[in-house]
Amino acid sequence: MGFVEEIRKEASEDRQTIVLPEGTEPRMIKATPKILEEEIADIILVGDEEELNQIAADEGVDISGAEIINPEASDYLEDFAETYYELRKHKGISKEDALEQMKDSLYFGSMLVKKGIADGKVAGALNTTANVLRPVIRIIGTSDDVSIVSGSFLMIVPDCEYGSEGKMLFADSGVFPEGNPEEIAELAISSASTFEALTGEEPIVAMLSFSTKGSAEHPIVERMRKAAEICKEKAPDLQVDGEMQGDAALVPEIGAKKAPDSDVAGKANVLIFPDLNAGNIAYKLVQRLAKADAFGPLIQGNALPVNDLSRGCSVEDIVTVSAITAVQSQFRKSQEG
Ligand SMILES: CC(C)(COP(=O)(O)OP(=O)(O)OC[C@H]1O[C@@H](n2cnc3c(N)ncnc32)[C@H](O)[C@@H]1OP(=O)(O)O)[C@@H](O)C(=O)NCCC(=O)NCCS
Ligand SMILES: CC(=O)OP(=O)(O)O
Repeated sequence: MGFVEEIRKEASEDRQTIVLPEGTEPRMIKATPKILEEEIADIILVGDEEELNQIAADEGVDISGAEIINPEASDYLEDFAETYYELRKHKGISKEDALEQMKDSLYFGSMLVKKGIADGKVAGALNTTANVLRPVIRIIGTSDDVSIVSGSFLMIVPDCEYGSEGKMLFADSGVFPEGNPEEIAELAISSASTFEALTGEEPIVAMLSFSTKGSAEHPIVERMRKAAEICKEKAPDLQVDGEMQGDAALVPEIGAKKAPDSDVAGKANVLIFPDLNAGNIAYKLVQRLAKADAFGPLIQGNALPVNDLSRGCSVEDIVTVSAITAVQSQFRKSQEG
């Protein structure tokens, strides 16, 4: 069984509720019956019921198994606005601002998760990552031990012997534009735990650069070297090393030549890029040139499961990212006991 089949099956073993706030997006409407038929999750669509049913009829799909909530007509609206006001009043917002903001489906969807009415949220087929992320940062926030929200892509590269038989995680490829060594170390630790939660495999983390173990010197090389050191201090049990180039990270013979003392070189399955330019460009090139599946941006560091999508995503991507979100929710609940 491949990763996609496995994660969908795992999701169906303990059914979670996923909210899709972009209810008017036809790809979300088409994904809904697939998610329900495969019993991956229960679905809440956000939007006006009549409008969504019309879109479903136009697309020839049946969404009657999903719950539809229209923020403007919802009994939750006032309570959500009150909670949002309490969360954001230090920023000077008024109660009226809070009420208006909660009518926005992305904010309403995040609040459904915060309140435990949904177990996770998937959005981004219609909205940019920045717009998906702001309500996550403002409403859901970070987990206790984490200060930054970051974004990774789970890459499934066909016919590939690198990483974990073609499975690898790229970060940050979606969210955090540029970090200092401490922040890069933190997002690397979050990435390792995302990889482990989704694949069940031991993460092996490489801090990528254009230099391998001092073969070049530059402040941006030094930043990744420092990030690796901090990561080793903060997570002594984690296999992490750097700085190293992409070939040294992935290819055993090249890793052995360029970084003979490294336990990570040639075996890495979690690749940490120096900044968001590098990470975003890399995932899109691998996705298109190697015909890889790219699932994400998977949002990490957040207190509750929410995931983003590329606006170029397919219906099948939405189904799989919903399954990933459901499995993350199961994992989080199992950690809490
Ligand atoms: C995530 C993102 C939207 C946040 O930007 P922003 O809303 O403009 O945030 P600001 O820098 O103005 O900071 C606003 C607040 O959010 C916090 N914040 C910003 N980014 C954060 C992050 N990644 N994690 C945690 N908190 C964050 C700031 O600390 C600040 O907190 P405060 O309100 O308590 O002072 C922004 O980093 C972004 O656009 N990232 C790139 C997304 C993107 O385009 N990706 C490419 C396609 S996938
Ligand atoms: C993750 C990403 O790059 O998203 P988009 O393609 O929507 O910009």
